[in-house]
Amino acid sequence: MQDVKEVKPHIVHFDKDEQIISTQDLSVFYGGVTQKLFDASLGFKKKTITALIGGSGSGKSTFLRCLNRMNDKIARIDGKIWYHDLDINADNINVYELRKNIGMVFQKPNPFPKSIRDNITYALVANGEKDKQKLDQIVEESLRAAALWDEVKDKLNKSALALSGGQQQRLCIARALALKPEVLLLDEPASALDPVSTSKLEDTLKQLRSDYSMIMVTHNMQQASRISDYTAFFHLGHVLEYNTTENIFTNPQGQITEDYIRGSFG
Ligand SMILES: Nc1ncnc2c1ncn2[C@@H]1O[C@H](COP(=O)(O)OP(=O)(O)OP(=O)(O)O)[C@@H](O)[C@H]1O
Repeated sequence: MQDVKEVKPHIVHFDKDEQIISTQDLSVFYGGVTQKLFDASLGFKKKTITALIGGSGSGKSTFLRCLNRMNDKIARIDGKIWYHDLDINADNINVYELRKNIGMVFQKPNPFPKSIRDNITYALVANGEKDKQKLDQIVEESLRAAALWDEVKDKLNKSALALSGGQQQRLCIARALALKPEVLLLDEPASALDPVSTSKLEDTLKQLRSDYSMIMVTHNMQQASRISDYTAFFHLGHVLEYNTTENIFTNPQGQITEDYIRGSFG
């Protein structure tokens, strides 16, 4: 296979005001020295779903976690990340506030061992919100947006742990939405789910696209092609190709991308 350093990346670019997040020469060094992400410069378009694909260990999660400063304590980050005009790694950034705007949903559903309602209100209450009517409204709005309301509206005080895996994952999305984020980062959100739950989750994400910008790591290429608008292909810590999902899957520009899409490695 071609040496990755010799490959000329094919990267789509957007106008500045079309983007919600962008990275500029983003590199990540674990333990301060071992480089696992190399000069990634990508812009993410507002109100779209972008899929990050690539083989195991190619740097997708490493990249994603930088976007709301989840790598702060474990890696050295070089380069810039802009959220609108904000340099998110600047000294004066309040990481808690940043994560309200850029929420994250993980691979394994991780609801709190509390009621469904409390899962949604927990951060708001911790932040000082006491108005019960307002909290009730946010619970309903968030659960509706995550397409879970009809399934749980009669058992809001029951434990979230009694929900199915797929429902728990949609609850985690609702919990993130309650903080009114602009961006949702999703790290393989369906990998622990059965096909029916996966399909419901995908429908939910498609519905959210009109209001939120989503960046999603996925191993599942069918999933990327079903729901994402843009796709970035990672290989050995390098972003080799970034384009509309249709282009990546039907007309990949690079040989390594094509081999990956065709399933020759991964
Ligand atoms: N906390 C860490 N400390 C040291 N190395 C790490 C850490 N997290 C990830 N890595 C390494 O960085 C590289 C990229 O890992 P990353 O998890 O970003 O890849 P990925 O593309 O998301 O893989 P997968 O699809 O298997 O989750 C791998 O070699 C991995 O072992």
